[in-house]
Amino acid sequence: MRIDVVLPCLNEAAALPWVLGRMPHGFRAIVVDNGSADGSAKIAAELGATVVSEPRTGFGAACHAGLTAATSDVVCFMDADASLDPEQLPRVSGPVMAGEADLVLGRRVRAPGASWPAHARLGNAVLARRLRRRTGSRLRDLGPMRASRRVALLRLGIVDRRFGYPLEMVLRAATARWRIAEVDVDYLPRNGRSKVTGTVRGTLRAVHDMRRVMARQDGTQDVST
Ligand SMILES: Nc1nc2c(ncn2[C@@H]2O[C@H](COP(=O)(O)OP(=O)(O)O[C@H]3O[C@H](CO)[C@@H](O)[C@H](O)[C@@H]3O)[C@@H](O)[C@H]2O)c(=O)[nH]1
Repeated sequence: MRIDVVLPCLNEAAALPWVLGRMPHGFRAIVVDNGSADGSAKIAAELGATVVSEPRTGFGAACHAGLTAATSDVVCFMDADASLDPEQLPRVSGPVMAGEADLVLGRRVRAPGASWPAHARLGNAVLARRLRRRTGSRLRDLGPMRASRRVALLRLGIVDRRFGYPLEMVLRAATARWRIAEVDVDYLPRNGRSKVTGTVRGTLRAVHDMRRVMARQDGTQDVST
């Protein structure tokens, strides 16, 4: 059975050969590009990936376009920047395939030498703590590598199209009483600087996006347990 893997991609030409070359058997890469200037889309297509060109900008818009393009029962998401090893996808998708979890998040464990700026770690830790309080869960990471069922995800009705998309997914899943699990994944040294959290400004923008999602959730539904 095939599993589609959604990879939001913004100027990741340098990372794509490694990432796509390590896609395990049975996993199909769907690279969602919205305006890379470095030929990422062309390289991804040459490497055999399915390429989706999303006209709207934003990380969440790319995730949503990839989810819409996917056709498999179970769908994974991961960054395309070589900070995560696709060989770990079976570990993340396994509990969903086995019916043991509805959403699995890869908890990043920093590999030796991996660059994970302090401000990005701090931003992630603060958001994860708020997520724990909101959901009554033990989540330690926002899970850049994750897996769930496609139709169930579409039914969640995630509206954020910016960086709040992954957070909104978890909040809505918790509200719907999904079984959410975490598994460890290696966090690796990356190619170039992170687009989103590579700078303090980018991290603050991401945190702002996520707080906006939390506030919106507060206004519409109770996600605390
Ligand atoms: N298509 C598209 N892709 C994007 C965009 N912005 C970022 N990406 C892609 O999305 C992935 C993640 O972007 P990064 O720039 O590497 O994100 P990050 O700062 O490392 O943020 C990480 O931490 C978050 C939680 O703390 C995670 O939620 C996120 O997935 C990511 O791993 C990369 O593959 C990048 O190319 C965009 O606007 N459009």
